[in-house]
Amino acid sequence: MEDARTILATHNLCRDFHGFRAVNAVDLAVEEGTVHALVGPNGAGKTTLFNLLTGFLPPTAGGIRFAGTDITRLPPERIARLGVARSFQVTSLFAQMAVREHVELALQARSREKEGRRFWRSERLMRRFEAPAMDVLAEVGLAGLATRPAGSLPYGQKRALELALALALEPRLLLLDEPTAGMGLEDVDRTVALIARIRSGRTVVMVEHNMTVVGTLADTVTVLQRGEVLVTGPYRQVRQDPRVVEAYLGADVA
Ligand SMILES: Nc1ncnc2c1ncn2[C@@H]1O[C@H](COP(=O)(O)OP(=O)(O)OP(=O)(O)O)[C@@H](O)[C@H]1O
Repeated sequence: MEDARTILATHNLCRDFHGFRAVNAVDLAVEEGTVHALVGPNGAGKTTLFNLLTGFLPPTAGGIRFAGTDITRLPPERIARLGVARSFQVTSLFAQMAVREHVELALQARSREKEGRRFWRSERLMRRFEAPAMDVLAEVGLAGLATRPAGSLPYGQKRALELALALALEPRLLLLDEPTAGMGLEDVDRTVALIARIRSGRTVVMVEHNMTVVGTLADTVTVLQRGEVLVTGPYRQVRQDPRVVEAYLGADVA
């Protein structure tokens, strides 16, 4: 399954919670440059898998490789430094802080990692990140809102800012946790267009419940059920797979 284009791979990945196996023997191979969706009913283990991939949880068994490096038991910050960025489902913004300042701080953190801990936060320093921050904001369509307090943004734009913070880390692999959760149709469409744009030159793994979104964006879909991989393949193939229809898409298809 794994070949030279595989950027992220898990082998027999398992995670138990007090004897309950939430992720069970998962073999995942994510090809560089693709959008790979993780889907499955509630409790299938998607969030736990994300937490394992980003080092927020240690696995009970099995291994994870990213870009040729064994990241199985690395702490989250080491994994992030290798180029794995995660955009959170839970909002992580400071209400009073300006939109641009959020991105400047993310850029500063990134450059501190690259150049060593020589910096502290100062007016002069932050000006250095002003133009690059505006570039990132332009990428997610928020350039016009740069000076607004983050707390004043509508929900869809808050999510776009969270995405901008992940992009500021210059990730090779972007993990998106339910990018359209809680959005109305208009925001969903905007977010799909945004992800379609920012995926260029990047690899994306996303947990997503909205199958229209998955069908539009994903090259590959992995369906999880009770912690195990039920099936992996192109969306068209997966959605017609009788096991998937029965386990997950049944209600939608009917
Ligand atoms: N910290 C924990 N302690 C105990 N059980 C947990 C913990 N985290 C997850 N679980 C259990 O593991 C299983 C998988 O949960 P997980 O959140 O990964 O599923 P999910 O596919 O992300 O679901 P959803 O779509 O509802 O977010 C569930 O049965 C859940 O109750």
